[in-house]
Amino acid sequence: MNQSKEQRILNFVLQNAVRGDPCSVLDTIDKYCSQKEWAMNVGDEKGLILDKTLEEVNPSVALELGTYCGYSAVRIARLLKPGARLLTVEFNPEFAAIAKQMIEFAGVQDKVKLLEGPSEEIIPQLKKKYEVGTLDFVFLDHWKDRYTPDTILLQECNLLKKGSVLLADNIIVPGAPEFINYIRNNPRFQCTNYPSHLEYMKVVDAMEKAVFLG
Ligand SMILES: Oc1cc(-c2ccc(F)cc2)cc2cccnc12
Ligand SMILES: [Mg+2]
Repeated sequence: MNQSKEQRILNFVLQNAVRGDPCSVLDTIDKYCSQKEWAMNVGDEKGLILDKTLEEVNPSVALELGTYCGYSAVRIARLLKPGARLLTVEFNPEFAAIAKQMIEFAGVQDKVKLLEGPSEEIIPQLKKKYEVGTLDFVFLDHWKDRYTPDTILLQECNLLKKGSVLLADNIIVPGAPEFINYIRNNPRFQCTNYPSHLEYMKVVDAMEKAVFLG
């Protein structure tokens, strides 16, 4: 059976990156996906916006919705302070299996907990099953029609506190117009737009930061 694109990306990392070196893993994925096969990693340009937001927030507990191959999980985990942790949710079992290996190769597995399943099922389990109090940072990078319902669910589950920061990818491409309408018209969030480009392309994209005001 021929390999998936995601398996090819992982193999390229296993053969070309430095084990235990997150930056090397990120650079190697970016090299493969810009030169050989496009893939929906957040990439290096929007990745810098993610980095800067993480450095501002310096989260103790972070949540990622949409792990894919683990690129942004590695990107986030490499910046976490000692004792801080990332919970990352992936619905697709093939992607989750790739991401697990990517995270372990990068050496950040002690900071990352990969949760396989639909976000709408996992979010209500975070407090009791995964011992989460509140979330300092949430990266939304899964299916765009889940951004709004999952943001509402995070609030309903009392997982956000005053100052919690949401960062959403793909505001323009593929686009999340319903989420933008929801979050920018919601007085409980303070929003900032960050224009950028679609990973590995000259196509315009953007990220949206939304700070929960409590
Ligand atoms: O960053 C992303 C990009 C795309 C995408 C797919 C096909 C295109 F032609 C353009 C963009 C999809 C995503 C789905 C989930 C999380 N991130 C995505
Ligand atoms: Mg994305």
